Amino acid sequence: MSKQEVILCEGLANSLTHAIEKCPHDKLFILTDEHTHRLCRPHLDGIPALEGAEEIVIGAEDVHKNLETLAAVWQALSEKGASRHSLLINLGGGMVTDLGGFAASTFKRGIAYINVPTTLLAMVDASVGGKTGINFNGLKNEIGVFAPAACVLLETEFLRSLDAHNFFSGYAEMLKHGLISTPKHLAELLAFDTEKTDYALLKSMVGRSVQVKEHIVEEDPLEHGIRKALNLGHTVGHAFESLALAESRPVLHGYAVAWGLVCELYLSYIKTGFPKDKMRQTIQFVKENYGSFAFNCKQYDQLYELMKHDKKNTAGVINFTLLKEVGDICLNQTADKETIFEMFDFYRECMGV
Ligand SMILES: NC(=O)c1ccc[n+]([C@@H]2O[C@H](COP(=O)([O-])OP(=O)(O)OC[C@H]3O[C@@H](n4cnc5c(N)ncnc54)[C@H](O)[C@@H]3O)[C@@H](O)[C@H]2O)c1
Ligand SMILES: O=C(O)C(=O)C[C@@H](O)[C@H](O)[C@H](O)COP(=O)(O)O
Ligand SMILES: [Zn+2]
Repeated sequence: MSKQEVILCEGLANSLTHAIEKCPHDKLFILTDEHTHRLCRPHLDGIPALEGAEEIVIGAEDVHKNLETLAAVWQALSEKGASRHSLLINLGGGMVTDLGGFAASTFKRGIAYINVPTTLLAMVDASVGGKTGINFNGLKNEIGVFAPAACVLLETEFLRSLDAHNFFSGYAEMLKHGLISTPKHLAELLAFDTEKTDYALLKSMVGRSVQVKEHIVEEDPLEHGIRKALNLGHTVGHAFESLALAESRPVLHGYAVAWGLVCELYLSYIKTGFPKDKMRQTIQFVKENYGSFAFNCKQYDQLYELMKHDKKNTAGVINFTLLKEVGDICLNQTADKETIFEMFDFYRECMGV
C-alpha cells in the first residue's frame, strides 16, 4: 500500500486544487451527506478546479453506512458517467469517508479518491489509513477493503459547525491515540478545556493526534501487527455500537469507543498491570463527558457473541489490544468468558449503570 499524503491545510482551496491536479481524471465527483452538503459544501464554492463536478448526496449518519447507500453511490457514479479514470472527493465525516472510500475502491475495480474530512473523528482517524467499508448483518465495518485515499486534506475550520456530541465522539479516538502514544500527549488531552474550545490549540492537537495514526499505519498498513493498537477500546466498543444499533438506540462511534476504553483499561489493569491511577483518571474523564451506555447482565451473552465477530479474532478467540502503561502496547491478548463478564460488571458498577 502506498504512503498516503495527509495535509494539515493552511488554505483548503489551494491544497485541494493542488491535490486534484496530482490526480489526473476525466470527470470529478463530490460525495457529501445531507448535512455536509448543506454545511460544508459551500466552503468549496468558487474553486475553479471543482467546476463541472457532479454531486452525489447520501443520507447522514451510521444508519446509512449500509449496502443500500453503497449501491446508490455506485448507481450514481454509473449513471453520471464515471469511468476508471474518474476522481471522487469525499466531503464529510467518517461515514462518508468509509462508504465513499469503499465505493471508489470497488467501482470499476477502483478509482482514485481524495478525503476532505469534516468531523473531528474523521480528521484524526477515519479519513486516514485506508480502512474503508460499510456495516453489514448488524456488525460494524463487516464488509470493506484496505484502500487509501490519494490524499487527505485536514481543514479544521470545518469543526466550527460541529455539535458538542460529535466533538466528543472524535475526541474519544484522540484519547485512544493519547493512551497508545505518550503520557505527555494523554495529559494534554485530559487537560484540554472542552467547554471553551481553543481552535488554534485544537488544530495543533489534531496534527499530533493524526500523526500517531499515520506512524502506525505506515509501519503496518494491513493490520498484521502493531496496527491493532489503533483498535484499543474497539473489541468492546464495536459490540456496544452494534447492540445499540440493533435496539434502535444508535450511539455515536466515539462514545462506544470511550465506553469500550473503560472496559479495556480495566482488562489492562487486571491482565497486563496498567496502573490503577491512570485507569481511574481516564475513566473519570469518560464519566464526566460521555455519560454511560446502559445494559444489564441478561445482555452479557449478546455482547459476548458480538465480540466474537471482531476482525482481530482468530479461530473464534476474542482478541484484545491492551496496555501495560501509556504507550506500552500488548497485542493479541485474550480473556476467558468469566473475565469478560467480570469486566462488564466493573463497567456497570463504576459507570453507575
Ligand atoms: N476507517 C477508519 O479508520 C475509521 C476510524 C474511525 C471511525 N470510523 C467510522 O467513522 C464513522 C463515524 O464518523 P463520524 O463520527 O465522522 O460520523 P458521521 O460521518 O456520521 O458524522 C457525524 C454527523 O456530523 C455531521 N457533520 C459532518 N461534518 C460536519 C460539520 N463540519 N459540521 C456539522 N455537522 C457535520 C454529519 O452529517 C453527521 O450527521 C463510523 O462509521 C466509524 O465506524 C472509521
Ligand atoms: O484504523 C484502524 O486500524 C482502526 O482500528 C481505527 C478505528 O478507530 C476505526 O474505528 C476502525 O474503523 C475500526 O476498524 P475495524 O477493523 O475494527 O472494523
Ligand atoms: Zn474507531
